[in-house]
Amino acid sequence: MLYASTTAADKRVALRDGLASGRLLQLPGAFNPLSARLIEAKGFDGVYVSGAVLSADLGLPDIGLTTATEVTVRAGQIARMTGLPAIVDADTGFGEPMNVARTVQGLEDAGLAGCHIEDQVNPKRCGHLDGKTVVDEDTALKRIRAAVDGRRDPNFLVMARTDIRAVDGLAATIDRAKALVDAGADAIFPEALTGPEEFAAVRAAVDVPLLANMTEFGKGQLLTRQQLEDLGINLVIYPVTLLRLAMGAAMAGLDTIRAEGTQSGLLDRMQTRAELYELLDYEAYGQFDTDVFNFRL
Ligand SMILES: C[C@](O)(C(=O)O)[C@H](CC(=O)O)C(=O)O
Ligand SMILES: [Mg+2]
Repeated sequence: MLYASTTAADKRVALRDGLASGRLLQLPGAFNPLSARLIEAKGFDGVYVSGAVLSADLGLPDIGLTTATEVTVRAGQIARMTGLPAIVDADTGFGEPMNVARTVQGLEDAGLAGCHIEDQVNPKRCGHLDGKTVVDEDTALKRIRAAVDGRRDPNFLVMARTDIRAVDGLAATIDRAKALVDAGADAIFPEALTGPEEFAAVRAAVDVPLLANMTEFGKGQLLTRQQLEDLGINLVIYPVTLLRLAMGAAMAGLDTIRAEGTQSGLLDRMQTRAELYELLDYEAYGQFDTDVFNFRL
């Protein structure tokens, strides 16, 4: 009720334990705090907070327009409504290395279990679009060192994302991944790999947990849980999937209302009032204060 009862410290431990288990952890992207509760109810391992979704939610493209404050506040709203660990997309860390450290501290305070910081040049682009550029190795490593030095909870997961694949190829990805691990990254997110062979090559090169980004309509193949497990991947994100599904349903629903003049034909595709209230844990509020639980379905 109100917020998840699990503390941020416990969520971070749960994430660390999950990663140590060798199991593949599946993290769908929540588009709001309520959808994070749905992700938990459906039995997933964690929640991802996507920069692309956060921008799109504000009606903005994913080109580095959102600020550290906006991302921290929204990620905190999402993280505190679920007992699952939440990992947030911190883009380039929002500035110079000292800003990166401050971003990490803000995310710790907001209850996140971890974040990823990427090596794109500011202003960043979606990792699956052409025309992005990356910073030199020294700058990329400084960002990660700053993140690691800045965190106060050693269990807060600092993941390094590299976008270098689309710029300089697979060999450069492997070199950069190794250097990022040496700089203290707890996990690596190699962005926009093309398929299983490339994941296998990165897997062979580094010992830390690896993340696979199963975003739709991008540069990579959509691999199954089994395929990713067989490749030794530790984390998979479906960053924009729920937003795309919800917007797809909203587009179709609006067309139906326009065409038919009523939404009555859509009811079986909706979350019901009862299902919503269950997800909100409405009843628990009644146990807390009988005065607020006085409705009948
Ligand atoms: C993972 C990602 O960084 C995100 O913000 O969710 C995006 C996803 C997308 O735009 O499809 C990305 O750059 O891959
Ligand atoms: Mg992003």
